[in-house]
Amino acid sequence: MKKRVAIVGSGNWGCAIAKIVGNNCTHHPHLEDEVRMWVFEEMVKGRKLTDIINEEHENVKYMPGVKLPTNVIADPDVVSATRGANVLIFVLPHQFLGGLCKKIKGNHAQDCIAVSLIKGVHFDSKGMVLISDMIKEGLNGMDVSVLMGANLAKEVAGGAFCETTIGYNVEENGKLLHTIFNDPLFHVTIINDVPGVEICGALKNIVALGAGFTDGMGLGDNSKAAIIRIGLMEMKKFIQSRYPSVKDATFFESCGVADLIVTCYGGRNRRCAEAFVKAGGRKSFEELERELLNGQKLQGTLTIKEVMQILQREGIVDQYPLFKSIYNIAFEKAPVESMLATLGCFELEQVLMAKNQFGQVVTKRTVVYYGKAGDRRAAL
Ligand SMILES: NC(=O)C1=CN([C@@H]2O[C@H](COP(=O)(O)OP(=O)(O)OC[C@H]3O[C@@H](n4cnc5c(N)ncnc54)[C@H](O)[C@@H]3O)[C@@H](O)[C@H]2O)C=CC1
Ligand SMILES: O=C(CO)COP(=O)(O)O
Repeated sequence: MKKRVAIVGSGNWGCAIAKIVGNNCTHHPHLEDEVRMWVFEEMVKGRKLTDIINEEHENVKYMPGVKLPTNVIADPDVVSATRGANVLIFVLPHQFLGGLCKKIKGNHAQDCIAVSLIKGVHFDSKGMVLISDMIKEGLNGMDVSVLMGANLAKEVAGGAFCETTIGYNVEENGKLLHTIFNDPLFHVTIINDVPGVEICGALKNIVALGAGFTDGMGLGDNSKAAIIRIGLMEMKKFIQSRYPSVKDATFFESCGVADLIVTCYGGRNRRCAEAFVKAGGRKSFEELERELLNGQKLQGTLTIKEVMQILQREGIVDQYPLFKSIYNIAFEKAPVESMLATLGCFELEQVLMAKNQFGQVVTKRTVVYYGKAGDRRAAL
């Protein structure tokens, strides 16, 4: 029996991946040719987006200029798009996953598996929840793998070589997914580590905001590299303190350090964070997302809010100084220069408690300054 593949989502990354998956489905005999792609319907210049995609084989709004294979069929109804599917590919901004699983449940084939390409995290009253676990729970315990990597959608769609990582629970499913995604220009590695791969994909978007802040301040590549290094350490601490089974090796896969680097140099989160600084506090991230991304969605701003909720609830915010300062700059009006404290070369106000010769407790304040060298504001 041939496997039927369905794609849930059709944005910037959704379309890039539809191009690869659509081609592979016509080449592999164990895969059905037709790939249905669920499209959140909207009108573009007076026409339905699904009609445009099916007639012109191009998503003119989210991936203009890239032709999709003709066996990829846009469908505005998620129930018919996923009917009889053996493999479900979830690729949409995580805020829209919401009630989708309820609609899909029971509609797919019995042996159906899923893979999530969604970079984000969720939390509930008990703490952090993986998006892959939300999908699993929403679909009767279905096995859910993840695919994350250094994969700027436009470059993938343009056919530039890159690598990616699939994290699996069940090796056989990892191998099936390898045949669906791998191609000569899109090298897939499969590893048995769903949480490691998935959370790397989510957290690097936070660090990319920090990278954008350094760009906004005009600080140059050395400073950005420092933010990337500190960000990687905080990512690692966050992940391994929750999932001790995650090995250091995961961070050296495409989903780890490679995705972190590419997003900090070429991603949307970086771009909007740079614009945020250049707007000097006059524009929120929501406004910038609307202005700069034409309907595409930022994930880093949502993810840092979610991660901060988790850290606050656990009372460990101070163990993550970079994440904390990125959050404060993005949402609490902290000066962007305050992020430099995480580099260790600029001091924040520090009040030391000490006893004098009479045994009395006194406070001693250290030098306090923010900003670039030569811009010392207050020295006590
Ligand atoms: N774009 C990229 O370069 C990459 C993105 N990713 C990840 O893939 C996931 C999907 O990202 P993209 O495809 O880039 O999405 P996108 O940023 O292009 O988002 C737009 C998509 O959201 C849909 N949408 C808008 N309102 C909606 C609603 N109310 N309900 C449902 N859908 C709605 C639009 O129809 C469109 O398909 C994200 O988690 C992202 O982090 C991963 C690798 C690369
Ligand atoms: O995940 C990405 C590249 O792998 C894309 O990152 P942005 O969402 O910041 O564009």
